Amino acid sequence: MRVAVTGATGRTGGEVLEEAVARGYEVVFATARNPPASPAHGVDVDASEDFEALVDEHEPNVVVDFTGPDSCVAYAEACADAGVAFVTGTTGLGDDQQAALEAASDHIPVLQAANFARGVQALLALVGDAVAALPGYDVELVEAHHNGKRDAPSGTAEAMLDAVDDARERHDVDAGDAAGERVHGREGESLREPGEVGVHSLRAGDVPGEHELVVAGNHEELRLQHRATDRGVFAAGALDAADWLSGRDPGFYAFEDVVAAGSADMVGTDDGQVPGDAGGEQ
Ligand SMILES: NC(=O)C1=CN([C@@H]2O[C@H](COP(=O)(O)OP(=O)(O)OC[C@H]3O[C@@H](n4cnc5c(N)ncnc54)[C@H](O)[C@@H]3O)[C@@H](O)[C@H]2O)C=CC1
Ligand SMILES: O=C(O)C1=N[C@H](C(=O)O)C[C@H](O)C1
Repeated sequence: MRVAVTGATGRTGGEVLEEAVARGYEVVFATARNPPASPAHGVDVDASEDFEALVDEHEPNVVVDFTGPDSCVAYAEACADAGVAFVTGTTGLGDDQQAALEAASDHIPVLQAANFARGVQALLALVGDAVAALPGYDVELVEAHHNGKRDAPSGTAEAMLDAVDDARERHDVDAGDAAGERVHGREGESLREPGEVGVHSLRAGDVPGEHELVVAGNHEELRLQHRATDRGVFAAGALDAADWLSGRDPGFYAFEDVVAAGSADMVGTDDGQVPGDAGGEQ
């Protein structure tokens, strides 16, 4: 697989680059806003403004993007022009940016995921089940990330909140008058309204990503928690997605599609095994 990596000097893009090299993928180029003078993981990193020219010159099968909302959309549009598949984990897109990303999928396969950890896919299903099974219980969400994260709440938290709303709607749950309302933090006089979902974002240190849904009532609490313990999990999932997406028809795809297609090798096991690919062509 001929892969290109954007945001290659970043916390996540750096892991993607390292993992792509470890898997033996052909990394045809990598970009960053402030490229380093020396190669990263043996790959030269180019300036991000050269993106279109690099795509034309190196003809990747797929671009893997972990940058920011503006660049994500610009890269998706350039990929649409060039006929190159696009995988993105970038979060914090506004409505117009999201629409532009989805429009690119008229021309190329685009796969977007707020979280490339497989455990989060399981978590999203469990969130829906819990909310449907426990009508009338209070629902709160807590997420924690490193101190360099720009968007809040996280993209994963947004997906969990959507799963709460979907489950309530699908199962006709009478959650209360404030159902659908999201309350971001609390301060002062702020009595909880039935149905609202409190959302709390912690930003500290180097936390790779933690999400917990608390469902409480009737003298009991159910807590559904996912913790990423290493950013390698995001890189592995994104590259599994790239492998799966490469060569597909234009369309808008989700990581759920990749997970449904097959299981992955485990990351970071005792024998030093690297993450496996999803079985596609390299
Ligand atoms: N979907 C998932 O599984 C995950 C998603 N993310 C998301 O990925 C994105 C990046 O996160 P981090 O790696 O922590 O960021 P970071 O700040 O560590 O790295 C960002 C990288 O993108 C480049 N970049 C930033 N703005 C740019 C721009 N305007 N144009 C071109 N290049 C630009 C930087 O040079 C750097 O290489 C965020 O939106 C974050 O939420 C992060 C981890 C997992
Ligand atoms: O910025 C991060 O680091 C992460 N962002 C994603 C999100 O916004 O949900 C996924 C993961 O939690 C790490």
